[in-house]
Amino acid sequence: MSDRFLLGHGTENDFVVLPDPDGDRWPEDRLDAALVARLCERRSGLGGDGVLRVVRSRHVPDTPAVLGADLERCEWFMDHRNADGSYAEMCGNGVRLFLHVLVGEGLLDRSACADGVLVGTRGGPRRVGAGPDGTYWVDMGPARPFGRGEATVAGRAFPGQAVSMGNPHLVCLTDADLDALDLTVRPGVDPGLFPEGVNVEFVRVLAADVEGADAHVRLRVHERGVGETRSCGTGACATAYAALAHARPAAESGDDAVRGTVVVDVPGGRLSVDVSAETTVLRGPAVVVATGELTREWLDD
Ligand SMILES: N[C@@H](CCC[C@H](N)C(=O)O)C(=O)O
Repeated sequence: MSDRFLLGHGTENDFVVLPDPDGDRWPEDRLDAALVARLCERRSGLGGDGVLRVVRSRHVPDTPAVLGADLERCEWFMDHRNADGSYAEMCGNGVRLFLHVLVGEGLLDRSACADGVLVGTRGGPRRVGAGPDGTYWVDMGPARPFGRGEATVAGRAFPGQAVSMGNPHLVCLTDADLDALDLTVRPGVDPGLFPEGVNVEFVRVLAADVEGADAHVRLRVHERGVGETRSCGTGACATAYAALAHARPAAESGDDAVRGTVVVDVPGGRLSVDVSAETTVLRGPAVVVATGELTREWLDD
């Protein structure tokens, strides 16, 4: 049995991708947290911010609970793990790469992608499609604010907006020099607000100087279960919502005024996010870098 893998990224948020259409190559008792962490090791493994298993939804034991009635509509399931082996509900960069791999591996016809296909995730179904310019888009559903919190970095407090994109984020808008922040250490947060942990974004609002955008921001992110990464798609969506909400305080009264297009620069490139009251659409690239096969020597070690 071949233990084939692909390596790829979306704005340099990089993943080990394991094709497992019928769920028999990487069942959960084989792809356990320890093996995920080994695969993601940058020196002794393949290296990555996480693992994406490409599997049909019906072969994953927990999809009936996660997808409910949508199980029938989602042929494919993005089984995402963070680099430490933990599960996450959603991954905005990963799900674009997931679609790119489905097409590249001949598991899905490219013609199906124009209107988007529903992909199952632990956060529920998401519609993902290919744009005419080679980028991919994903309809992430509405951003859901759930309070205000604070992140601490080297003793300095950064107030922020808690936002759920299926997974939890704390978005800290700041005038601080982002390059000076030490994100090698996990920022301190209130565990009461984030019992499952949180992804923390530090965001500088730039001049709205990109054509067609309502706002232009730059972000660095410390991801739950990973550490600092070069990009986070769900983080970009949470950030876009928080930046627009901050610019339009009237939206906090509960009307639908949080809407607009935000260009989000991350260390690994550029993402674009359309926010409306109904949903959030993320756009960005996806790249397959290499394919290969795991050796018996490494697997048996
Ligand atoms: N990088 C991802 C998010 C991956 C999951 C996250 N670390 C979590 O635990 O919630 C993205 O592009 O959205």
